[in-house]
Amino acid sequence: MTTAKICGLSTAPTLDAAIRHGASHVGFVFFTPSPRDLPFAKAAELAARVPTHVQRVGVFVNPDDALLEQAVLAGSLDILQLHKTASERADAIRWRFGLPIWAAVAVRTRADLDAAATYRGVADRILYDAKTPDGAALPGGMGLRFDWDLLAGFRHPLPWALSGGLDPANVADAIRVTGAELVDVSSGVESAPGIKDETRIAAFLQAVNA
Ligand SMILES: O=C(O)c1ccccc1N[C@@H]1O[C@H](COP(=O)(O)O)[C@@H](O)[C@H]1O
Repeated sequence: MTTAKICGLSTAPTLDAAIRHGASHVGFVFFTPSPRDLPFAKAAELAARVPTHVQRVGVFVNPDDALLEQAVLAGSLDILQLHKTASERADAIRWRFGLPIWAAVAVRTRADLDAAATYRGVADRILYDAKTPDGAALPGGMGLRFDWDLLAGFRHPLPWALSGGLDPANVADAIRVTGAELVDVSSGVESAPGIKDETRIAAFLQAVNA
């Protein structure tokens, strides 16, 4: 069975919709250039609504300890998702915060998958995400997908999840092609950047569970 993370939630109604329709994980973004960046006070308010069977994932881009400390506390985070964070730094974060680490690996070519092995013994899960263009403001959350066939026959060094450009219309195909046990979506369930859409969240989770 495939489970799903709905990422970049910032309002109570959309968070509640994700939970009601069966998300296994909800994501809170702590990255100021993102339209989904979550103030700490809002993170605390949303975190309190999340039942124990759903895990709260904090999304970061090469974060420093001060940001992590505030976010972990405010968001009652269960998991730290790290983008653009080298394995040595991810390891230091794991030791300091004692939380599971998801390491994002940005993929455009088959060679990009090699980075996953550098997180062995450090990360609990690899999140394969589409590589965004050089100079892009965000390393994720841009609705870009990579060629899923690149994962065919790849010996995954760790448990993994699929993200990048997923939406209600393509997620079933993505699961069929890749065999992903966990999928992650942000912009594919939005009506505009940073604006989550309850109907699209429901449709995405129904497609995952179909
Ligand atoms: O969503 C963001 O704004 C974001 C910012 C910084 C790093 C990652 C971000 N989102 C992650 O990007 C992927 C894919 O997003 P999308 O579905 O293609 O829009 C997902 O893992 C989000 O967690």
